[in-house]
Amino acid sequence: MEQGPQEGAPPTRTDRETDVSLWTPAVAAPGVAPRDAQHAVRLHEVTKRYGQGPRTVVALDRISVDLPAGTFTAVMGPSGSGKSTFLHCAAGLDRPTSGSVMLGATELSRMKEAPLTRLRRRRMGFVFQAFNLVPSLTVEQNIVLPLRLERRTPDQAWFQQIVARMGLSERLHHVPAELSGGQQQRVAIARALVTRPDVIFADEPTGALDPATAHDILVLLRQAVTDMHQTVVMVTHDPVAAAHADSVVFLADGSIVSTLTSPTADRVAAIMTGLRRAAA
Ligand SMILES: Nc1ncnc2c1ncn2[C@@H]1O[C@H](COP(=O)(O)OP(=O)(O)OP(=O)(O)O)[C@@H](O)[C@H]1O
Repeated sequence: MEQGPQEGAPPTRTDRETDVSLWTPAVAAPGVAPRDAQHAVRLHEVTKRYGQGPRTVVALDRISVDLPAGTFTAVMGPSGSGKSTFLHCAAGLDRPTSGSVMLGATELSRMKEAPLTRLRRRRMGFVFQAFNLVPSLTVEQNIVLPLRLERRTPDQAWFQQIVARMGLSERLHHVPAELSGGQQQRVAIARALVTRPDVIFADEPTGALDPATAHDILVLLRQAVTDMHQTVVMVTHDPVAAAHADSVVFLADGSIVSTLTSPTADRVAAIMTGLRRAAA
């Protein structure tokens, strides 16, 4: 039976909340998960410490999780629980103190900076709250920028498909300042998709948008997964946003304390309330 979090206590993981086919192997019972499950990203025993001695902060504490290819995962947790650190370590933007991070079969945690930068450009897409577009470039130039930096030529059919999906066909020659926030975020999603990355990391992608525009952006991210077979990992504070994902990973004090599959905003909000009470 599905259980909500206990009053005043952190939620415990239930069989229903944790889909063992999705969370392998260290989160689910060993041996239960299918061995050949395709993961886009795999973190194994990832610890991230900041500082030294008595001032050490353990931002991630031996996190192990698989993020399956072709799925949409939301990462939630109270402020300071380690969400950004998780995203940065998973994306190779920050190095774990120990443990391993795999992008498909590629181990990131020991790669040198230059190849890691190239790998991020080729195999990852990023969507940020602040859009992070280049103001002097047109929409079209912004979208193809990750390819241009690699001296690669855009696949025209894929480019046209993305542009049409994002509703940007009439805006290709505008610059970001001529677009609404929602349109700018559509450009950022198109830019993230243009390389057909292994995974798109989204950090509060709707944080700067009104609810209706946020909904449109979340639908587009959902469609990128469902229709375009992409993989999305999204940090969010918003239970409504998290409800667009296939699964939610909940962090508290640098640990995964719960996971929820087929989330609803109400269930996510209830778990978050329990986590905040526990942290207070
Ligand atoms: N560069 C840093 N130096 C020292 N401590 C850090 C650093 N970055 C993060 N931390 C600490 O690590 C912990 C996790 O931080 P993180 O930013 O990952 O949390 P978060 O869940 O993303 O928080 P928020 O929701 O407030 O953005 C916090 O205690 C934070 O203070």
